[in-house]
Amino acid sequence: MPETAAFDPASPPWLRWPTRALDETHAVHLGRLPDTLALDFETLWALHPERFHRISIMGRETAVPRWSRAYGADYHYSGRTDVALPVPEAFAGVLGWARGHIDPRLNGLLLNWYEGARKHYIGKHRDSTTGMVDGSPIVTVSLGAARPFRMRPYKRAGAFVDVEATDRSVLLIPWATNATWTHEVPHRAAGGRRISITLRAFSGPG
Ligand SMILES: O=C(O)CCC(=O)C(=O)O
Ligand SMILES: [Fe+2]
Repeated sequence: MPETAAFDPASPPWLRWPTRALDETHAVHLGRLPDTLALDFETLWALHPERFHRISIMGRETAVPRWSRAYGADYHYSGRTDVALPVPEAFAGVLGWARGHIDPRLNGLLLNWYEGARKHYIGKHRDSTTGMVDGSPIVTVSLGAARPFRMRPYKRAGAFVDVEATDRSVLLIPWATNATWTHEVPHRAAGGRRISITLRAFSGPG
Protein backbone atom coordinates (compact mmCIF):
# COMPACT_ATOMS: atom_id res chain seq x y z
CA MET A 1 0.00 0.00 0.00
CA PRO A 2 1.76 3.20 -1.10
CA GLU A 3 1.69 5.85 1.64
CA THR A 4 -0.28 8.13 -0.64
CA ALA A 5 -3.07 5.63 -1.37
CA ALA A 6 -6.26 6.17 0.59
CA PHE A 7 -6.69 3.57 3.31
CA ASP A 8 -9.99 1.73 3.21
CA PRO A 9 -10.64 0.04 6.58
CA ALA A 10 -13.16 -2.24 4.85
CA SER A 11 -10.45 -3.61 2.58
CA PRO A 12 -7.11 -3.48 4.44
CA PRO A 13 -4.03 -4.99 2.75
CA TRP A 14 -3.60 -7.67 5.41
CA LEU A 15 -6.83 -9.35 4.28
CA ARG A 16 -4.71 -10.71 1.43
CA TRP A 17 -2.09 -12.23 3.76
CA PRO A 18 -1.97 -15.99 4.41
CA THR A 19 -4.27 -17.00 7.27
CA ARG A 20 -4.60 -19.65 9.91
CA ALA A 21 -8.29 -20.44 10.32
CA LEU A 22 -9.48 -20.83 13.92
CA ASP A 23 -13.17 -21.56 13.31
CA GLU A 24 -15.70 -21.01 10.52
CA THR A 25 -15.57 -17.23 10.81
CA HIS A 26 -12.35 -16.33 12.65
CA ALA A 27 -8.70 -16.46 11.68
CA VAL A 28 -5.33 -14.90 12.37
CA HIS A 29 -3.28 -13.43 9.54
CA LEU A 30 0.39 -14.29 9.07
CA GLY A 31 3.00 -11.90 7.70
CA ARG A 32 6.74 -11.24 7.87
CA LEU A 33 8.92 -8.18 8.25
CA PRO A 34 10.63 -7.29 4.96
CA ASP A 35 14.37 -8.13 4.86
CA THR A 36 15.07 -4.47 4.17
CA LEU A 37 13.79 -3.45 7.62
CA ALA A 38 16.78 -3.42 9.98
CA LEU A 39 16.14 -4.25 13.64
CA ASP A 40 19.02 -5.01 15.97
CA PHE A 41 17.94 -7.49 18.63
CA GLU A 42 20.61 -6.48 21.18
CA THR A 43 19.71 -2.80 20.85
CA LEU A 44 16.04 -3.57 21.44
CA TRP A 45 16.80 -5.98 24.29
CA ALA A 46 18.81 -3.29 26.07
CA LEU A 47 15.67 -1.12 26.21
CA HIS A 48 13.79 -3.38 28.61
CA PRO A 49 12.86 -1.77 31.94
CA GLU A 50 14.74 -2.84 35.05
CA ARG A 51 11.63 -3.45 37.11
CA PHE A 52 8.62 -5.68 36.62
CA HIS A 53 5.15 -4.19 36.56
CA ARG A 54 2.77 -5.23 39.30
CA ILE A 55 -0.83 -6.03 38.43
CA SER A 56 -3.85 -7.13 40.37
CA ILE A 57 -5.42 -10.42 39.29
CA MET A 58 -8.59 -11.30 41.22
CA GLY A 59 -7.53 -9.03 44.05
CA ARG A 60 -4.05 -10.46 44.40
CA GLU A 61 -1.06 -8.28 43.59
CA THR A 62 1.59 -10.03 41.60
CA ALA A 63 4.64 -9.17 39.47
CA VAL A 64 4.14 -9.52 35.70
CA PRO A 65 6.31 -12.49 34.54
CA ARG A 66 8.05 -10.52 31.78
CA TRP A 67 9.21 -6.97 31.18
CA SER A 68 6.81 -4.70 29.35
CA ARG A 69 6.42 -1.05 28.40
CA ALA A 70 4.04 1.04 26.30
CA TYR A 71 5.16 3.64 23.78
CA GLY A 72 3.16 6.15 21.77
CA ALA A 73 -0.24 5.60 23.42
CA ASP A 74 -1.29 4.65 26.96
CA TYR A 75 -2.27 1.04 27.45
CA HIS A 76 -4.96 -0.18 29.85
CA TYR A 77 -4.97 -3.73 31.14
CA SER A 78 -5.61 -5.75 34.28
CA GLY A 79 -6.72 -2.75 36.32
CA ARG A 80 -3.77 -0.51 35.56
CA THR A 81 -2.77 2.08 32.98
CA ASP A 82 0.67 1.92 31.47
CA VAL A 83 1.45 5.56 30.69
CA ALA A 84 3.20 5.67 27.36
CA LEU A 85 6.67 7.01 26.67
CA PRO A 86 7.48 8.59 23.29
CA VAL A 87 8.32 6.01 20.60
CA PRO A 88 12.12 5.50 20.68
CA GLU A 89 14.06 5.83 17.44
CA ALA A 90 14.82 2.08 17.56
CA PHE A 91 11.13 1.32 16.89
CA ALA A 92 10.44 4.06 14.35
CA GLY A 93 11.20 1.75 11.40
CA VAL A 94 8.81 -1.00 12.42
CA LEU A 95 6.06 1.50 13.26
CA GLY A 96 6.49 3.22 9.89
CA TRP A 97 6.40 -0.09 8.03
CA ALA A 98 3.26 -1.20 9.89
CA ARG A 99 1.49 2.13 9.22
CA GLY A 100 2.42 1.94 5.55
CA HIS A 101 1.66 -1.72 4.91
CA ILE A 102 -0.96 -2.73 7.50
CA ASP A 103 -2.97 0.19 8.88
CA PRO A 104 -2.05 3.91 9.02
CA ARG A 105 -4.01 4.29 12.27
CA LEU A 106 -1.53 2.15 14.27
CA ASN A 107 0.00 4.51 16.87
CA GLY A 108 0.66 2.53 20.05
CA LEU A 109 3.44 0.03 20.74
CA LEU A 110 3.42 -2.43 23.61
CA LEU A 111 6.77 -4.09 24.10
CA ASN A 112 7.18 -7.40 25.92
CA TRP A 113 10.60 -8.85 26.70
CA TYR A 114 10.68 -12.56 27.58
CA GLU A 115 13.77 -14.20 29.07
CA GLY A 116 13.66 -17.99 28.76
CA ALA A 117 16.03 -18.49 31.71
CA ARG A 118 13.51 -16.65 33.94
CA LYS A 119 10.60 -18.67 32.53
CA HIS A 120 8.88 -15.51 31.31
CA TYR A 121 5.46 -15.92 29.64
CA ILE A 122 2.09 -14.22 29.12
CA GLY A 123 -1.02 -16.05 30.30
CA LYS A 124 -4.22 -16.42 28.34
CA HIS A 125 -6.21 -13.24 27.84
CA ARG A 126 -8.11 -11.20 25.31
CA ASP A 127 -6.61 -7.76 24.69
CA SER A 128 -8.42 -4.87 26.33
CA THR A 129 -9.93 -2.68 23.63
CA THR A 130 -10.22 0.40 25.90
CA GLY A 131 -9.42 3.45 23.80
CA MET A 132 -8.84 1.45 20.65
CA VAL A 133 -10.21 2.43 17.25
CA ASP A 134 -13.29 0.28 16.73
CA GLY A 135 -12.57 -2.61 14.37
CA SER A 136 -8.81 -2.03 14.17
CA PRO A 137 -6.39 -4.98 14.10
CA ILE A 138 -3.88 -6.07 16.76
CA VAL A 139 -0.46 -6.65 15.20
CA THR A 140 2.36 -8.55 16.94
CA VAL A 141 5.90 -8.66 15.59
CA SER A 142 8.13 -11.40 17.09
CA LEU A 143 11.91 -11.17 17.40
CA GLY A 144 14.41 -13.72 18.71
CA ALA A 145 13.61 -17.16 20.09
CA ALA A 146 10.57 -18.91 18.60
CA ARG A 147 7.63 -19.55 20.91
CA PRO A 148 4.15 -20.97 20.46
CA PHE A 149 1.46 -18.28 20.17
CA ARG A 150 -1.51 -20.19 21.55
CA MET A 151 -5.16 -19.36 20.90
CA ARG A 152 -8.18 -20.82 22.69
CA PRO A 153 -11.91 -20.36 22.11
CA TYR A 154 -13.18 -17.78 24.65
CA LYS A 155 -15.73 -19.28 27.06
CA ARG A 156 -16.48 -22.09 24.64
CA ALA A 157 -15.27 -25.67 24.48
CA GLY A 158 -12.69 -26.43 21.83
CA ALA A 159 -9.06 -27.27 21.20
CA PHE A 160 -6.32 -24.66 21.28
CA VAL A 161 -4.48 -23.66 18.12
CA ASP A 162 -0.74 -22.94 18.16
CA VAL A 163 0.98 -20.69 15.65
CA GLU A 164 4.77 -20.76 15.82
CA ALA A 165 5.91 -17.16 16.43
CA THR A 166 9.34 -17.14 14.80
CA ASP A 167 11.95 -14.40 14.45
CA ARG A 168 10.57 -11.53 12.30
CA SER A 169 7.14 -13.10 11.94
CA VAL A 170 4.06 -10.85 12.11
CA LEU A 171 0.82 -12.16 13.57
CA LEU A 172 -2.31 -10.09 13.08
CA ILE A 173 -5.41 -10.62 15.22
CA PRO A 174 -8.53 -9.04 13.71
CA TRP A 175 -10.90 -7.25 16.12
CA ALA A 176 -13.56 -10.00 15.89
CA THR A 177 -10.98 -12.73 16.54
CA ASN A 178 -9.77 -10.96 19.70
CA ALA A 179 -13.39 -10.87 20.91
CA THR A 180 -13.88 -14.63 20.51
CA TRP A 181 -10.43 -16.20 21.03
CA THR A 182 -7.90 -15.74 23.83
CA HIS A 183 -4.14 -15.72 23.21
CA GLU A 184 -1.10 -16.53 25.32
CA VAL A 185 2.63 -17.16 24.90
CA PRO A 186 3.75 -20.01 27.17
CA HIS A 187 7.29 -20.53 28.35
CA ARG A 188 9.25 -23.02 26.26
CA ALA A 189 11.87 -25.31 27.83
CA ALA A 190 14.34 -24.59 25.01
CA GLY A 191 14.59 -21.06 26.43
CA GLY A 192 16.11 -18.10 24.64
CA ARG A 193 15.17 -14.43 24.62
CA ARG A 194 12.13 -13.16 22.76
CA ILE A 195 10.86 -9.63 22.17
CA SER A 196 7.36 -8.91 20.94
CA ILE A 197 6.21 -5.58 19.56
CA THR A 198 2.43 -5.29 19.59
CA LEU A 199 1.01 -2.42 17.55
CA ARG A 200 -2.48 -1.08 18.11
CA ALA A 201 -4.60 1.86 16.90
CA PHE A 202 -5.85 4.18 19.65
CA SER A 203 -8.19 7.09 19.10
CA GLY A 204 -7.49 10.49 20.60
CA PRO A 205 -4.58 11.37 22.86
CA GLY A 206 -4.17 7.98 24.52
O1 LIG B 1 4.23 -11.44 23.25
C1 LIG B 1 3.27 -11.65 22.52
O2 LIG B 1 3.38 -12.15 21.41
C2 LIG B 1 1.87 -11.31 22.98
C3 LIG B 1 1.80 -10.10 23.86
C4 LIG B 1 0.37 -9.86 24.28
O3 LIG B 1 -0.50 -10.64 24.06
C5 LIG B 1 0.00 -8.62 24.99
O4 LIG B 1 0.89 -7.86 25.41
O5 LIG B 1 -1.20 -8.38 25.14
FE1 LIG C 1 -2.39 -9.78 24.20
